[in-house]
Amino acid sequence: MSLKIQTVTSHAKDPKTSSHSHITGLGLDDEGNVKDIADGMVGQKEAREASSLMKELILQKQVAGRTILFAGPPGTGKTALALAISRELGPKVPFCAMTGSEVYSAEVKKTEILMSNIRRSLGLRIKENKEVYEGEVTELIPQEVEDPLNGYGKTVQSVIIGLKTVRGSKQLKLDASIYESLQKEKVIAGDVIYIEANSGAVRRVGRSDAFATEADLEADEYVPIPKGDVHKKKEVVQDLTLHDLDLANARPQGGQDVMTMIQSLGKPRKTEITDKLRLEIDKVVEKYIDQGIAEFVPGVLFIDEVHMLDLECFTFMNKQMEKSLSPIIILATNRGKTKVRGTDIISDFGMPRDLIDRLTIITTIPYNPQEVSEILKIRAHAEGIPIAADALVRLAQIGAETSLRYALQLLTPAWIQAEMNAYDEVTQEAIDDVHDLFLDVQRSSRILKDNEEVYLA
Ligand SMILES: Nc1ncnc2c1ncn2[C@@H]1O[C@H](COP(=O)(O)OP(=O)(O)OP(=O)(O)O)[C@@H](O)[C@H]1O
Repeated sequence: MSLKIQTVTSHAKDPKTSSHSHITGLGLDDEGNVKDIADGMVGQKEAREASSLMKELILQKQVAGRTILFAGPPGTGKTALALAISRELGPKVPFCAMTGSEVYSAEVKKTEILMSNIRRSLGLRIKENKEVYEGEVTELIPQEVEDPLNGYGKTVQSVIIGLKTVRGSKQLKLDASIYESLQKEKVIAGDVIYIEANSGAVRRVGRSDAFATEADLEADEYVPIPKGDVHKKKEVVQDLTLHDLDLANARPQGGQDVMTMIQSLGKPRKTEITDKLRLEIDKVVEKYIDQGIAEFVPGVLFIDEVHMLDLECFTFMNKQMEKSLSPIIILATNRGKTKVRGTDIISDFGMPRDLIDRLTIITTIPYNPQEVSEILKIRAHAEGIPIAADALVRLAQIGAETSLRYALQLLTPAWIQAEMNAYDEVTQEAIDDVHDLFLDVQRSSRILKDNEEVYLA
């Protein structure tokens, strides 16, 4: 089997970052020590130190197949730490985030959802020496002919393209399909492009810097005119995940005719990826790795609320961890002793004992009022909410009495309240107002308990 990799586009999942957008790393100094406050991270120093060590091991590829568990009370930064590790690893290391409850779907098997997320976390860097035509486009002329099937219309039969490098220039006559690719990439004269000779794939590199003096307000990337010949061998590096490869090779391979397009409209967007296909892809990938064409980049699969998984999922995960192509798995839970879902067994973190035995556990602890205040300040800044000093003190106090998450959630309503009262920053009164309007967990449970008789059981 030969893999289809030219046309692969990345399907990396966007981690849900909005409430963590202030976190840009673990907050380490140059020697790798944890700073008090840095990269949006506050306190929780031991867990950050442990995470920093894990990050190093991941970068040195010494923990493939290892599983880490962040355990701690709600709102103590477990998700934040996992995202900070991902930021430290950089965009080239795949990071896939999911929550335990995501596996329950009426359409797709639980293990299938886990499997596709595992494969989203397995990266592959493919280096290929490709034969390319590269240069600044000097001319682009489609050659049209009368279309025999359409009395009035014309179709593009081929395209003449002129490419120029520092060393020379060449005129090429290319197939009509390449004209489509050129149009898709919005290539015009003056752009620097390369065309892969085998696949005909076109990549626009940027605008030639010979045009950089144009009074052009558009943000465009200016690149130098390529050196060397127009026709040459070039090393092309592509970062993909195994899931990208699965998708690209599972898609129906039909043509562009109307029937295939209509059929594909009726099909579910999730094309079926069979175990057989994955096995075949793994075989080819392992061959590529042995031959040095590809480099395996184990990424991170983060499963939040892992106690939501059931015994079937845990058994599946246990099996996956032993495979040679396996990601680093980071789990997070805020549960203590509880039932393992799907059984009557009570166990730590709601996870089976044999899985707990394999884990490296990092615990997170609740924040002190000072730390709560710092986190609130950073969040207010990230959300662009101006807040008065005394209002911050009051909100931090509420956060310490209730929970950090509750205090964070009061920020936006308090800002709306302040704005409605024509203030240009969040005031202490606005904080008190919204604190009265919205209940925290303790107050809500108390009300439920006191009014038990009026609620339905
Ligand atoms: N040490 C920290 N520094 C900066 N921000 C933090 C820190 N810890 C938590 N936060 C922020 O506080 C909020 C709650 O934290 P987070 O969601 O990470 O908690 P959690 O432990 O995953 O909670 P849960 O168990 O309820 O899922 C997030 O917006 C997070 O970015």
